[in-house]
This record gives sequence, structure tokens and C-alpha cells, in this order.
Amino acid sequence: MELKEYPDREMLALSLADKLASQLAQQLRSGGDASLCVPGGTTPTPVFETLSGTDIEWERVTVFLGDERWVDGDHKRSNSRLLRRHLLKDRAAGARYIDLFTGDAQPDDATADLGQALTPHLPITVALLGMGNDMHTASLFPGADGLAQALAKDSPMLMPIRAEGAEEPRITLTRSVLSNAMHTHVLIMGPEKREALERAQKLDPIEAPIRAFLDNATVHWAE
Ligand SMILES: O=C1O[C@H](COP(=O)(O)O)[C@@H](O)[C@H](O)[C@H]1O
Repeated sequence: MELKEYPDREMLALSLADKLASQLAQQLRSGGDASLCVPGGTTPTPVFETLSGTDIEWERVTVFLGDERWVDGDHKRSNSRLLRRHLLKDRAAGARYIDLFTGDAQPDDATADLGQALTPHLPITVALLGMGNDMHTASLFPGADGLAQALAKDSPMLMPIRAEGAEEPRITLTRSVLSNAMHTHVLIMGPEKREALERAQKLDPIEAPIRAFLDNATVHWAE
């Protein structure tokens, strides 16, 4: 794991957006299309704002979330809503977007079709992960139903998740897909998340799911 500390959140957003764009562009220059997997939540907004204006061939980039809350796309807790407002605009409006919220009654009904839609875009070129103070990443929450299966090296690509810490049912990409990304970045801000990261480094992924992705990740932190 590499830890990059920034003097402030603005510097972090500028530098990280530049890094993500350059890794996507490198993949595009090599002739293939690229895929970008991103987190929802509250932290990534400034990174998305900067990334959306970067000059890469977005038409050849497929964007999808690492997890989604099972709510309509215009719900205030929808991670897709965050992306539409802050990432899939400006130059990045040309990107292809795979929406994990299919409108099915339950996330359980959506995994097969979503698996088919995502498969052509694997391995993920660039995975940006977030982390909660409870050390969850994507919707891999400590104590969630099915967490051991989602963290298995041969996990199904996507799983429905129900967890105490989650306000609604979720769908999440799992370890097998996220840990195979060509480039992995973890974005955290503030002292509580820094402390949670330090705790996670000493724990097993079943207690601290972010731990499953740290070995090959660059962690970006600002106070
Ligand atoms: O619920 C979620 O939480 C994590 C962390 O979110 P944050 O608000 O603390 O930044 C996020 O990475 C995940 O995508 C989201 O669904």
C-alpha cells in the first residue's frame, strides 16, 4: 500500500483526478477501451468535479459504481444521482454509463443481467474506492449478510447486500472483480477515516472489508 498525504482537500482532488485521467488515457492509447469504477457516498464529489472536465476520449470509457443503494435514481441517497450531478457531465458526459440500479423490485433480481453488462468491461482499468468510518468499502459492510462469500477470492461478480449499517438494500461489486482492477485508488478524508485506515491495516477483511484491497492500492488522504 502506498499512502499519499495532501496539504488540503483541493490539492488532493486535483492531483487524484489527474492521476485517474492519465491511467485511463494510458489504457486508451494502448488501443483498448477503458473502464472506471467509482464510489458513491459524500467524499468523491470534488474529485468527480475535476475529473469531469479532463480531456480524455470519454466516449471510449465505461463508468460504473462499485455499489448502489436500492433506491430510485432521483432519490437523495442514490449514488447514481451523485454521479449524474458531478461526474457524468462536461467532457465526461460522453462516457458510457452502466447503472447498477435496474428498477427491479430487489437487487437480487438484477445481478445476472448486470453481470452480463459488466463482463465486457473487465478487468476494471481504474478502480476508485471509498471507505466508511466502519471500514466498509463499496457495500461490503462488516457484519453484512453474505460478507464472507462477497470477500471470497472466487466471489460472484455482484451480490445483493443487506447490513445493519446500511439504510436500504444494496448491490455491490465483490472482491473478485474489485481486486482485479489494473489500478486501485482509495479516497479518504478527515482524521476519523485516517484512524479507521490504520485500524483496518491490522485486521482481517471480514472485520475490515477495505483491508482486502489495500495491498495493491494507493490511498489518498487529506485532513
Ligand atoms: O454508503 C457508502 O459509503 C461509502 C463511504 O461513503 P462516504 O460518504 O463516507 O464517502 C462509499 O464509498 C460507498 O460507495 C457508499 O455507497
